[in-house]
Amino acid sequence: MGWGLTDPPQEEDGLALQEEAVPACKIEVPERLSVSYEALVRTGLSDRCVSVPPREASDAEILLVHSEEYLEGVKKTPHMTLEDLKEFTLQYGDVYFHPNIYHCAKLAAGSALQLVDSVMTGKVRNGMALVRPPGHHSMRSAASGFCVFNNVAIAARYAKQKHGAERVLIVDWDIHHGQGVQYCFEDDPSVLYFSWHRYERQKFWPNLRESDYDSVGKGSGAGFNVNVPWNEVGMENSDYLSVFCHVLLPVAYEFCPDLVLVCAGFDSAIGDPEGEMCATPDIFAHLTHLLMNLAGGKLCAVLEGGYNLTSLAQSVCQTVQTLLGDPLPQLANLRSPCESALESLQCVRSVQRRYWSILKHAADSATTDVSNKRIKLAKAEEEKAETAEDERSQEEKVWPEPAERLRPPVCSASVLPDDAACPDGLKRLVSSKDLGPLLVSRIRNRSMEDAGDADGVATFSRLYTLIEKMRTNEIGNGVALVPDVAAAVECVVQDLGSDLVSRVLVVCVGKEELNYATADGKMLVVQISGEDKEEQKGKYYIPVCLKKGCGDTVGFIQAVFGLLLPLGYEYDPGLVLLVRMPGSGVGDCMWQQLIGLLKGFAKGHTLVLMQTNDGACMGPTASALLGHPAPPLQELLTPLPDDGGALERMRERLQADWKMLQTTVSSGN
Ligand SMILES: NCCCNCCCCCC(O)(O)C(F)(F)F
Ligand SMILES: [Zn+2]
Repeated sequence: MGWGLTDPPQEEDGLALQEEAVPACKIEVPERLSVSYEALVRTGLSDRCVSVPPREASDAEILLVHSEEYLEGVKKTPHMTLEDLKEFTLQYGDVYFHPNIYHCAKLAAGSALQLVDSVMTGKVRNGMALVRPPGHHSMRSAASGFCVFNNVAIAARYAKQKHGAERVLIVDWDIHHGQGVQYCFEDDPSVLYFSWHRYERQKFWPNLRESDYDSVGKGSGAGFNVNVPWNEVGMENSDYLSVFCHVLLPVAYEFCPDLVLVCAGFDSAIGDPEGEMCATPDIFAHLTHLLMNLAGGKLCAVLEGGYNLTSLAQSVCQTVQTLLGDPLPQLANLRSPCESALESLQCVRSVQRRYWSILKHAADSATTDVSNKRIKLAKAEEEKAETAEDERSQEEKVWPEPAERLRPPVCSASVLPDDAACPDGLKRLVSSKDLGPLLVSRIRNRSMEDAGDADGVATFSRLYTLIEKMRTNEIGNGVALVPDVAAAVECVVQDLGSDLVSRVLVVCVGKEELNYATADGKMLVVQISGEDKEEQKGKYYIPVCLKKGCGDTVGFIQAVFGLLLPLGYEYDPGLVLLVRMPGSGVGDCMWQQLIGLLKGFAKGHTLVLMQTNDGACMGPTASALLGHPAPPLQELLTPLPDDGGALERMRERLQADWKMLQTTVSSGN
């Protein structure tokens, strides 16, 4: 983690600023950095990071985004009288100039560049820059919303110019629209800007018409600007995850960036006076995780907003802890995205589908009637909202402290036949728990002869031990090479898994008759294969058919983000069983991406089952289990005509049972 701390203004700067003389900002205060950094120290996270020294951005670097006249103007502020300072400030909106802010603004931008250097040269895998002042509102020739220089926009141009990055993804999860970033790159197809923001139909600051979902970029940049407006406050974890799964991630994977920059503003967290949202700090662990398999893991998070010092510090820690590869917190009781979020989701997908083949089959909603209906509803609720408004502003938000995320003593374990080599980094499991006679007899009774014989029982008892050690968090994840995968799956879910974990998510890649699917919900089976299953067996067995087979990366990614991840978040399993059927045809990169993404569930407790003769992909499997970022999926750059239509139809059919699959407002109301 690279952090650039800017030194606070000193009295001897020649001006003892009297409060009454010059208005000071009440929310963008120095404590934002000190509480964040102190939390990283207190939790021991800062010791696990490489600290990157801050530096001032040079004029040339600032001029990558800003005009000469603007820079010359800001350069004069340290020597201005109070009067001139106030004059200078008045020409912009919501900015506060202190004699020392020019120095601080250069440090903020320079720190972001230091982090980009460290990540692009491979000195560190990823990192976070804790900087002030923020940047995403500042424009080519104007300061705005506490921002002086656009730290992230400068970092994007710098990464392209100095490090040859061809495509840069900017994800802005701050609760305000980074209009400065949008203006900077709106006609540039090499920088994809994604932002969600509190909008309330243009009633929320910065009150811009161009912050709405239909601003998709201009000219050759059309499609490379994605705005998700939140037209109501109170958005929760489910709303944020739905937008990531159904909009950002599919588009980001198709874009295939060389670098991911995050405008990491935490005013989108619960308790923030600006955002008034209800997403909990642990959501940032998942948002960060979901971006970490892009660009080969090269991710730079740069602090923007965040004004509740408690949720800010917790959110910063959640983000950094994920960057360090620690297990993810379980997101409890996700619920359906709210109607307003679904309307935004539907509108964004309906305009972006023209530019992204991965969204080609999204509903082309007649956005007018959708929004008209919602506006009527919104007007009806307006009065009620007035009273709620002042009640709400009184009530103090409370939320639970994020749960500890303990690294297990053993990251990855393996259960292998004696003659198979154990990949580096994996701990071979040899000791096996003596299974009770009942279990042994059940295993012996397995129809497959090899499951019944001595080493079959030995294998299964090691599997049992592995699952048990995951449950107690002694082991993070594991891989087992077994003579017969189908028998092993049946054994794990019927005998071993059932009394160890309450819900098992079985992700099966490739064709195989998994002829069991408990209707009681103890197991959810999602099978991705090339086989066309005539019917779906109930809510807990979901066969996903890819007509061109599992080698079709576009189809696979659509299935992962459109179906598997939303289902997984809603099901919230205690264990993930990832089964690679022989002859599945899934590519190694896709397989590693899948393992990386599935770590978001069950605190990373994934058990991979593969057939002994499929050991060729043990290397990529081990690498992904150990937390190494998956290589980029280059195939997405030239997508084949896909059959996403079938997936969309399946999703629409399933959304009655699974709320996280929704992407449109329910036609009912
Ligand atoms: N007169 C109406 C209120 C103006 N409110 C200004 C809010 C600025 C938000 C800044 C931020 O949080 O987006 C940043 F990340 F840049 F810091
Ligand atoms: Zn903000």
